[in-house]
Amino acid sequence: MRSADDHAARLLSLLRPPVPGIVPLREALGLVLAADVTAAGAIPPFDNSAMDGYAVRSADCVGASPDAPVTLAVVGESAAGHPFSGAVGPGTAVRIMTGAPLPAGADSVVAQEHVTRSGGDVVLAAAVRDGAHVRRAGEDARSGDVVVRAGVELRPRHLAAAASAGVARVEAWPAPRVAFLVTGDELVAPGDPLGPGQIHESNATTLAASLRALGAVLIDLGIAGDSADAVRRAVESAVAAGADLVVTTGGASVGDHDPVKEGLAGAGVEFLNVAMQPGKPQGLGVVGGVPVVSLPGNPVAVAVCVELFVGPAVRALRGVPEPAWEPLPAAVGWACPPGREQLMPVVIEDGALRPATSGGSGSHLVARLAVADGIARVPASTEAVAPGDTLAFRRFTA
Ligand SMILES: Nc1nc2c(c(=O)[nH]1)N[C@H]1C(S)=C(S)[C@@H](COP(=O)(O)OP(=O)(O)OC[C@H]3O[C@@H](n4cnc5c(N)ncnc54)[C@H](O)[C@@H]3O)O[C@H]1N2
Ligand code: MOO
Repeated sequence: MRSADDHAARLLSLLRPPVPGIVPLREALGLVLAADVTAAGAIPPFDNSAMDGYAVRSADCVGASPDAPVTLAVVGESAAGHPFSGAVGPGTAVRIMTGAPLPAGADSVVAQEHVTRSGGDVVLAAAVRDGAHVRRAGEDARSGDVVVRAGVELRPRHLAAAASAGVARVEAWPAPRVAFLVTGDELVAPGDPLGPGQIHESNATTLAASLRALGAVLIDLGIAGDSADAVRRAVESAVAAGADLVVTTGGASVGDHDPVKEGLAGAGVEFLNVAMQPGKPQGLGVVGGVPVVSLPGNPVAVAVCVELFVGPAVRALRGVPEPAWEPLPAAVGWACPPGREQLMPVVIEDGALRPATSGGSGSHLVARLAVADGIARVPASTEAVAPGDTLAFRRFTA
């Protein structure tokens, strides 16, 4: 049997290397930056006022006090977007608003609540520090400075920094387009009544939500039923739609109705056992140039395979590094399947790991996934976990 790590590496090797594109800022949220964003100009672009008040020459105000106030003639106004075209000469001031350019000749701003107006004059009863309330050109960034580094996953604050740097478009890795298909005649949409032998479909919900959380663009191929033809047609439609990756669930093992295996085995997908529990029967290959990963139908297996295979593939396509697994002790002991790596949904309690399900890592115990914090990996060679054993743990990434 192939190890899970080997299987993951093979999937990564099948991905077509993504090509970065130029993206308008408003469409770049969540994408990973492929090239540094550099400031097209200084931020702020000019010296400007941090207060509503008066632009003055601090030298005019030396020694101003309540007993010896200084009176300056107000010679004009500078408002945001409407600079004063003249200069502040000795004995004068300019009315100024927050964000307005500091007029030539002035070096400081005094806030309006610290002065009194008297006709066309302004009266100061205190000295003004040279440079008071002035926001300097380039104090945030100078022209050419890197304001957002390549590799950053763009959040609103990064986009704000790029916009203020005068940058309208960024170079980013595109969001991968991932198609997903679930299979099985027994599946009924969540909320619909169940007939004999039917169950509520959950894998499409897992995949749609996981792919969205991972930053992919979704191509929903729906439910194929147990028809090999329908599976093949659905995958071909994903190829035609420009998918970067196709994920299927169910119908991948050795039963009499395994439509994914029947439909895709002759089309470029290899079906094999991976030494993991859950998630043993799997398919992996390329159809029409597009990598296809076929997961088993059991819902916990799908959630685990999202963490081990689908997540790493989407992250690789997006330019996102793979989060590390951390060593943590087991709080209790539990049994393990012989010869297969165990991927156990676990909760963290006081820094130690405890199975989220009381029935082991049964691949159908999907409801208990809701209480799990992440997955613990137990090596294939481990026969049973003992309390205190160190395991690799990672919180869910999707
Ligand atoms: N004789 C053997 N039988 C099985 C083996 C084996 O080695 N020999 N392996 C078992 C293992 S392990 C797994 S895992 C399953 C995988 O089988 P399939 O990939 O063919 O999956 P299905 O049979 O289609 O479904 C399995 C299970 O999951 C339910 N399911 C499927 N799709 C959904 C969905 N979208 N939402 C919710 N639940 C779903 C389905 O009803 C089945 O209960 O094979 C074992 N058998
Ligand atoms: O490998 Mo299967 O997912 O254990 O049930």
